[in-house]
Amino acid sequence: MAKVPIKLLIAASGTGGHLFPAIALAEKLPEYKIEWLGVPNRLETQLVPEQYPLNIIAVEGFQQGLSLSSVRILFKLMGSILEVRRILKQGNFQGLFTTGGYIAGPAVIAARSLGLPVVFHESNALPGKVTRFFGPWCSAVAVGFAAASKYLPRAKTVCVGTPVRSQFLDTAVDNALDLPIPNGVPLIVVFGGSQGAVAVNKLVRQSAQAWFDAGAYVVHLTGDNDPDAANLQHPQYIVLPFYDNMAALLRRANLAISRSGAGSLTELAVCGTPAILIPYPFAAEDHQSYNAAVFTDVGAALTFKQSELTPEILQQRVLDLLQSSAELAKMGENAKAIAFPDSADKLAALVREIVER
Ligand SMILES: CC(=O)N[C@H]1[C@@H](OP(=O)(O)OP(=O)(O)OC[C@H]2O[C@@H](n3ccc(=O)[nH]c3=O)[C@H](O)[C@@H]2O)O[C@H](CO)[C@@H](O)[C@@H]1O
Repeated sequence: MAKVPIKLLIAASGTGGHLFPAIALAEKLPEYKIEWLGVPNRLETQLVPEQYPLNIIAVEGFQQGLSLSSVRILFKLMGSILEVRRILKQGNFQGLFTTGGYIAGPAVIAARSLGLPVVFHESNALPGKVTRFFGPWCSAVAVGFAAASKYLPRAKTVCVGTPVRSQFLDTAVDNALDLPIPNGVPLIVVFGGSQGAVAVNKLVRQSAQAWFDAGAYVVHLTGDNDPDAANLQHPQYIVLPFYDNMAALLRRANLAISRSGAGSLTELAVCGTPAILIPYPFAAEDHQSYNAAVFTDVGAALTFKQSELTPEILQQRVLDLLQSSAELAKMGENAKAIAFPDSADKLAALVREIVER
């Protein structure tokens, strides 16, 4: 008789940083029957592959302080928990995997209240509040950076790195770089997480002329919220709101200028791409600075606070780095040394161990 496949619900929602690791995990569990849990109008509606049916529920995050609106949110939260319990029960799911964020709260409560095993993946060096709160209730919390474990003293943590999309593990995809960049020219890639970073975009536009004069090309991924994205034009400048073939692009890049979201850093490490990091100053509890510190501490990147970074400083630091291929090579090696290219396999093994226990 054919074996009945194990059913796993994946609660991953909102940003590329939450979705890509979960998609990479799902790809490593081909024998499982996987469904997704998401919220309306977020990236999951575009990014989650069709083979994973998407269950949509309404969830909101808590604002600071208690107000009428937080009472309303509390009622909504209870509604979401009941909704996830119904999905888990009706679908006969055997376990839950989540990458955190708003959706994780109701998902973890619902699964644990039904006695189901839960694997949580936290990609940031400073775990989010949801992870710190719910981590101890989960069967295991897989962390992307070893530094995260010390903030989760009551949880069962395992360091597995953060899974990257399969394109990052397949060198044949270098052919996928479909941008007009001549061989041999220095290439700077600028990106600001999955949504783009308007403040970084502005700094880069103000600094780039000197890099063009030095012969460099710039690929600038601006996100689609930058009203000035079309303001700079130059033959050595390629501007796009979003680009899919990130593995090919980061492998070709001599230097990246980036926010320090966990997903971006993980990919920079896997590709061995040296970077200038500008943590997003408004990220929850400044967690991007903790991520960036992991890279600066091992000499894989230079980090600048956005509030202290002027176009002049950025322009000069990039020129200095472009002139020192030895320093760039060393930074790239240091980045590679902290990469976990087999993270998705390790996470899949952990999920199998826990769900099939
Ligand atoms: C603003 C904010 O709070 N962001 C958080 C969000 O990340 P957010 O999704 O913003 O950023 P991440 O760095 O984690 O991931 C960005 C992803 O988007 C991809 N990409 C980007 C641009 C592009 O053109 N094409 C493309 O594919 C990158 O390759 C990367 O895989 O969740 C992460 C994981 O919890 C956190 O570490 C980040 O701090």
